Amino acid sequence: MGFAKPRQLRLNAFAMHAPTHQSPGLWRHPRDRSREVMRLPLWLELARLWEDGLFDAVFLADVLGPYDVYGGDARGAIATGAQLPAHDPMLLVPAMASVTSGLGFGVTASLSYEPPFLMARRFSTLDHLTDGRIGWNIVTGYLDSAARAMGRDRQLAHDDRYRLAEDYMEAVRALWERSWDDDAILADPARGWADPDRVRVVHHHGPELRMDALHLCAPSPQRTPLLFQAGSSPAGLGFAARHAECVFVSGPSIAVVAPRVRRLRDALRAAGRDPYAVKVLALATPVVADTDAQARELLAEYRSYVDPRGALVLLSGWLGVDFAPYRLDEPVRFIESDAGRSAMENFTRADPDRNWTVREVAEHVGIGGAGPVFHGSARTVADEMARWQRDADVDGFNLAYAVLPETFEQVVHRLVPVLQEMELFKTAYAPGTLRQKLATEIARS
Ligand SMILES: Cc1cc2nc3c(=O)[nH]c(=O)nc-3n(C[C@H](O)[C@H](O)[C@H](O)COP(=O)(O)O)c2cc1C
Repeated sequence: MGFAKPRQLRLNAFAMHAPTHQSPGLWRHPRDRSREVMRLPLWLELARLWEDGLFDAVFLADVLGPYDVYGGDARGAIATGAQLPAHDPMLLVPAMASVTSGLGFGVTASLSYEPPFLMARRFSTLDHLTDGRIGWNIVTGYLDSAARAMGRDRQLAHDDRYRLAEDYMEAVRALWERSWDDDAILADPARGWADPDRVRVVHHHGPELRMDALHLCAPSPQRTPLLFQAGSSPAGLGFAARHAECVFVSGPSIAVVAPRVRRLRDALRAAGRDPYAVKVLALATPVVADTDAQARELLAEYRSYVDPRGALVLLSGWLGVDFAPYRLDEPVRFIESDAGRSAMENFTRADPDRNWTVREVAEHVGIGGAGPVFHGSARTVADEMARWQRDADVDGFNLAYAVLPETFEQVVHRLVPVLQEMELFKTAYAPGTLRQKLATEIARS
């Protein structure tokens, strides 16, 4: 059976309710406005900017603990601001929704520490308040510091987290899809508010979770939020094949990312799903200027603000390995840990032709994290995106920033018009919910 691959790229803005997301130290750049993330005006401005650029969604990352793997405590994260402070991303959504109508919102929420009942209620509420533009990035976390904050000794083992996630999805889907019938609400003075025969308690008695609940929210435009997921390990892949509608992949090169995408599309086919109905978005950081030479200079300027200690703090948290005792010229070798498996593979065995030292990895992740930096004129960057689309078989990009909001201004004002000329990007939002928008290609008028 053949499935058609869409031509238009999908673009998400990748951000966090924190002064440092993926580019540690860049808050010190004179044009960076990350100090303003604690207040709403910057987020409203960003939401309008992303919508002007027809971004499909802003994807908000989240962690529930400090990065305290580096050096064995949180001092490095505190001193460098590496994803600390980290404020609740969900609370930004209604404000951004109120100044936009097409932009989607992918919000990260960990299922490890919260009953499915409460999670389902918050996402249903957000689906109503955004008119069906909410997505959930399903994560289980990778930091033991979060587990300790929740009263546990440590996080669940890697594959046990996915087992919990599987059970959890059954419970939240039961609430979203089965507790209320479409026509349950009458809002009729003669007949009453809702029909008791069309609303019910749903029962979930799974291996990990037990719930007997009537969903507290009325059916929302999407019911189930659009489901995002980001794991690439065997357990993560299986989970994605069963549940995800959008998958984030992250790796430094096509050589690393392409096999992961291939494995995911194969797993989707094996699960009986259209492999191209799931949007695969690769992490990337664009640096766009008038000419390739100017973009190179701009990138060098950005790099001069990278805080290497902040980069190693993030890396240690992602990989679950303390890089403090390493010499900078030491090679990075694969170590099994209970943090992200694919993050570790990125810089070790995923590309046998490339050996990374600790210094090289810190420099690489310092601008935008583990993904590539696409730098050049708008045309050069657009061509590079098209190459990734073709050779890594991705549907689009999750765009991290170096300088906020400068990176996104470069994308909206320079790159998007070129992508549109190349017929690689839509010229208007499709109607409907976030799920319907992502399923639609916009024909060029
Ligand atoms: C682009 C990207 C963004 C992610 N964002 C978050 C996040 O905000 N919070 C989180 O706890 N995990 C996040 N993760 C981690 C994943 O949820 C997952 O734990 C990780 O990719 C490891 O999964 P794996 O071991 O199955 O590969 C992200 C991963 C990727 C690739």
